[in-house]
Amino acid sequence: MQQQTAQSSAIVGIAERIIFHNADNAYTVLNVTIKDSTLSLEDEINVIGLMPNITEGEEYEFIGQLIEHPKYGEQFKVSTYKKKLPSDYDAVVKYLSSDLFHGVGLKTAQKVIESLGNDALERIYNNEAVLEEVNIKDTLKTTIYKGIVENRATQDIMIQLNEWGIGPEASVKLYKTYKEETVARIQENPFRIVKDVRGIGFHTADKLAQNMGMSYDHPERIYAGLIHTIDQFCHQEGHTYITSFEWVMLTDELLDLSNDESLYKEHILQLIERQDIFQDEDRYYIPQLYYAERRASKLLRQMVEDEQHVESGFDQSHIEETIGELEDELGIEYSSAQRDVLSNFMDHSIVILSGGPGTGKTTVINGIVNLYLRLTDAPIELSEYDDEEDFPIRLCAPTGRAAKRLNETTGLMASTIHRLIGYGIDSSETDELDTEINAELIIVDEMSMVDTYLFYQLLQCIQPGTKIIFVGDEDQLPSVGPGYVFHDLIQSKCFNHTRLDRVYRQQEGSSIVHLAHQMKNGEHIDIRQKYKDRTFIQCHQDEIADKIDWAVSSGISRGRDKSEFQVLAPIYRGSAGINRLNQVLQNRLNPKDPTLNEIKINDDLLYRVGDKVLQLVNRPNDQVFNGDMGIIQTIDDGVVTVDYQGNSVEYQRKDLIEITLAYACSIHKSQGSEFPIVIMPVVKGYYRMLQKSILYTGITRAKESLLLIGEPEAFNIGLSNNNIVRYTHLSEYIKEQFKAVDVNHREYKEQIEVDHDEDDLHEHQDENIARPFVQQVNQNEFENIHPSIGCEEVSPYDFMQK
Ligand SMILES: Nc1ncnc2c1ncn2[C@@H]1O[C@H](COP(=O)(O)OP(=O)(O)OP(=O)(O)O)[C@@H](O)[C@H]1O
Repeated sequence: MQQQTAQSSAIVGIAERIIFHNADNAYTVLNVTIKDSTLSLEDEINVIGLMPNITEGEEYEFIGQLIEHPKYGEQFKVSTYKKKLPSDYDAVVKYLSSDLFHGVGLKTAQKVIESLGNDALERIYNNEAVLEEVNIKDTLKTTIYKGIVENRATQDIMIQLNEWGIGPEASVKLYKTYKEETVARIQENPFRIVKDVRGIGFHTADKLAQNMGMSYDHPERIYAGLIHTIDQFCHQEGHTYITSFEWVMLTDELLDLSNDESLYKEHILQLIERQDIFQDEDRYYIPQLYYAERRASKLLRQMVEDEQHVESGFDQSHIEETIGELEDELGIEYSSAQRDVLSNFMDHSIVILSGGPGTGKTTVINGIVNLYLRLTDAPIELSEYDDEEDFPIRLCAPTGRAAKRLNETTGLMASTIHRLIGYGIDSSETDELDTEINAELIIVDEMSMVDTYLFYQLLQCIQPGTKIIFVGDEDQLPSVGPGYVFHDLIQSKCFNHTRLDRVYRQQEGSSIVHLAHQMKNGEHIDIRQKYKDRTFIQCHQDEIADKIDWAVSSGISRGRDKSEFQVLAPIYRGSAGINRLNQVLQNRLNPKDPTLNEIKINDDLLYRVGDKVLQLVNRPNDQVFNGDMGIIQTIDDGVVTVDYQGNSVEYQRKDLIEITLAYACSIHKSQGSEFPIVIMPVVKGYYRMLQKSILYTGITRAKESLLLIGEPEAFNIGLSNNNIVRYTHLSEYIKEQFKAVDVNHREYKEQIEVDHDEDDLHEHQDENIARPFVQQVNQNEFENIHPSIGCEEVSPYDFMQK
């Protein structure tokens, strides 16, 4: 029997019955009759663990530990295992007549053992020719020999990977990818697994390489380190390229080599030669990002060149007259900047509209749609079109929630960009798409969330002559994926851009919108000031979870619905992190109930029917996208069904990594969404995530009420941290392209329309003096507030009474 480590034990036994086997991750529960063991055990035991290739009836040696499961009692948890070739009559017959040997039945198996003896399998494995002694068909002889050899090979591969320090989960992935060539392929270059096998990263490959005895400065290790560094830099930090200085420095930190710059530079040159990396001056790109930036800028130029062909042909006075009719009908008077967008968009193929919350972006989108339909004499009502596709305008946004919100605020059909561009289940963000968007005008909202990949894919699908309007808030967080697209489009100054500065929602009494604009403008803010729609409760980081629990429960006891709350935080870990807050909120908002089915994921996470969950990746075929929120409808036999506003989506157990609890979610994931009540903890423990754009994005998600909890100093630290550093070159590439365009676009450099019309400003300021938009609450009313649990008299929810 194999030698064991101090903690491990061994069992030799027959795999009697596979009780459970998950084909995706190889998790198996196996009933074993024990033949020999280093432990004193009964005759049989259940063996559990990752076992990809168990055959009932075969004999195995299992190495692992005895554990006590709270429900199932004594079990043996496997760390490695090895098949023993059976060597007694019954076992050999059972083995040969198993599914492993197609076409071999009981009779053939018996013939084999009767001719070759109990050690038949070992003899066949060592010498195929011994099968000549058996009177069976040649095809069966081949099946038997191949079966024995392949089975042994699989087992040898798993043993080898285990010896190289690869855990069972990664071993299964590797085996599934390379099959019988696993060992040979890894020996050639252990770092290839990073590229070939999804879910295996540089660090696993590096460990493998070290255990195989590969030298620290082996070229393959350096290539892999360089690729890993640039990949992380772009896909984790959001840049589209890296400079040589940073690339060398970060790779050296990773590989822990001699800091020998020339060594890295040599390898970088090779990577460029192999076209694994593209270089443009001191910018180093992964090819897909290079193409995306360069080609996107070319496509933009083509659209502008096409502009001559799409000249509106409408008389300006007719446009102005129609805007006037619209104003009368809608009972609105557009500001001069809003009016400028409406008057001019017909003359441009690309228009940018930016502005903070409540500045009238949606109002202008509505105006554009109405005006376009009127000017082109197209029916206004969707019902008047034979097919929805015939509607000449498409509204879209980067997430499902943002699209839904756009649909709600405009009353018009809106979809995700993914859907519009025909991004399917097999698509990847770097695919070239050939969808043709059949539209005359496309309006993209929440542009700040669009990354370089998606932007390029969208542009690929736009047909000549189509106008596009990009709408967004440039002060929000940049996209999660690489790039700073909206910012770069504006920076390039090559497009007609209007920035709306006048805040209309202030007049509706929102101190949240006021706070957002104070932040935008860099004004002094005393965040502890209390207003009827927002307040700040001071507490220490370790009290955050309890305070939020208390705040939500007192809100509910005052008549607010649990669906109205959204907790937003910037990080997952720690006492004030999203994971901890979700546990507390799940207990509060959807507590354990024997009538509700549950599914346990790990010691810290379970899902229950009724839980609010968040989708973490795009799942286009089910029309569910990263950032969508839904409610668990059913949990049956490991299958979880989530309702996304009427769209039911099923998740098998293995797919549950795609969702997470959503009572608390990250500020990044909340982009494009709004919630009636936002509770946002702000503590110094959030460290580098205390950034102005993160705080700004968080607070602007609150529609009615905002409760900030934590340390006021942390908020101030965030305000002063206003450095969004994204290495991107899109704006420069656009400028290069536009230098060649012989149209008068460069005048946009001077033509940024900012609604700083002097009259407007004074009028607006006067309004504020006469009727302060924020109703300041008498501070004395709050002096008694002590934000502790169980405080019955006063509650932070005084500030959110309807
Ligand atoms: N010219 C205007 N005159 C009067 N009210 C206006 C005008 N423009 C916008 N508003 C009003 O201001 C409020 C905010 O406008 P809107 O929703 O269009 O802004 P927004 O920029 O889309 O806001 P957010 O980004 O927060 O969704 C709305 O109630 C809208 O009716």
